[in-house]
Amino acid sequence: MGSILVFGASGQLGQCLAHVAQERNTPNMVFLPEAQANILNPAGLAALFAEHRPAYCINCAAYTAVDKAEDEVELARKINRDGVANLSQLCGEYGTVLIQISTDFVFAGTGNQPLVETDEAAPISVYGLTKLEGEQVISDYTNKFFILRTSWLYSEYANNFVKTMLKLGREREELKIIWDQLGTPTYAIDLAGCILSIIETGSQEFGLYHYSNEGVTSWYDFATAIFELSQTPVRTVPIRTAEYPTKATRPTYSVMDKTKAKTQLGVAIPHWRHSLQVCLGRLEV
Ligand SMILES: NC(=O)C1=CN([C@@H]2O[C@H](COP(=O)(O)OP(=O)(O)OC[C@H]3O[C@@H](n4cnc5c(N)ncnc54)[C@H](OP(=O)(O)O)[C@@H]3O)[C@@H](O)[C@H]2O)C=CC1
Ligand SMILES: Cc1cn([C@H]2C[C@H](O)[C@@H](COP(=O)(O)OP(=O)(O)O[C@H]3O[C@@H](C)C(=O)[C@@H](O)[C@H]3O)O2)c(=O)[nH]c1=O
Repeated sequence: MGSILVFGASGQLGQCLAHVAQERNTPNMVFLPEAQANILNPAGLAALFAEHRPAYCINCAAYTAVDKAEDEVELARKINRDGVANLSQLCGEYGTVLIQISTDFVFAGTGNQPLVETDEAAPISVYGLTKLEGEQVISDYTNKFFILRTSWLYSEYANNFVKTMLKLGREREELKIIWDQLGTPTYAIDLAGCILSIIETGSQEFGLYHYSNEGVTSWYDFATAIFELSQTPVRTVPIRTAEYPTKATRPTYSVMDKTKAKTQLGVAIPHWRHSLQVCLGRLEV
């Protein structure tokens, strides 16, 4: 099999891919941190594609600072749209399959039913909008792509909600957490497993997919589970979004339906609480 280029390799998902690839002995993976492969540098990318002639390109690179994006619109758009266009163009030229990661934040989140891939995307934040633009630009260049929309990623790597809660839980007596935003956490190790399964099976079922863990929760209930399972004795207070002002508006309801991924890609998806337990075990808390 040809090589598999991973862009944004030093981010959370990039590190999870390295972990799972090592566990599974996946051959021919080339992990490219930003310092080695900036997705905004077309000449550098062209040289990498010419050297490796990759079978797959996994794009984990993104601008993910949701609040900061409101003030850095152009930078967020460059990375989340133009960077994806650069990779898509080369994938088209080399016949490389592109695996792009997107987000539940492409949805307005005003509904109350699990979202399917054909539901209307109507982002309410700069981050969500630029990620949607990144999704939309791909088909200008190639039809050999998988877009995996995921949500609330966490893991033992990089910064994420679980690690923030464990830190704050140790430092403070009480934490106020939003309970009126509903969604599903996703263990980035599970998502990495899904990505490698797509490659291992050589699936040709290209297109857009939703992938999170199973179940539904609020940030408050997620935090409560983190503290219960890690036996962190901190008091949690449920608050409404209005009581926790942030620069970016987040979807109120962004639970995604994973039926398409389960049936067309054949992936098994663990419940969020089960995966949280696995992650906390690896964090040794
Ligand atoms: N985190 C989450 O909760 C969720 C994430 N997603 C999506 O999942 C994907 C992975 O996210 P995650 O791993 O958590 O994000 P991270 O922010 O941990 O990783 C993103 C990586 O991209 C790198 N990067 C930024 N700009 C460039 C560039 N121009 N060229 C190359 N690399 C660049 C960053 O480097 P540096 O650190 O140096 O800036 C960072 O290492 C993203 O597409 C994200 O939108 C979807 C839903 C939820
Ligand atoms: C730290 C903290 C956060 N919160 C809330 C704020 C927010 O609504 C929610 C999560 O906060 P964070 O800033 O960790 O997460 P946020 O950056 O909003 O997470 C999002 O990131 C992007 C990249 C995505 O694609 C999304 O799927 C989603 O994971 O928890 C509290 O209520 N209390 C707290 O003490």
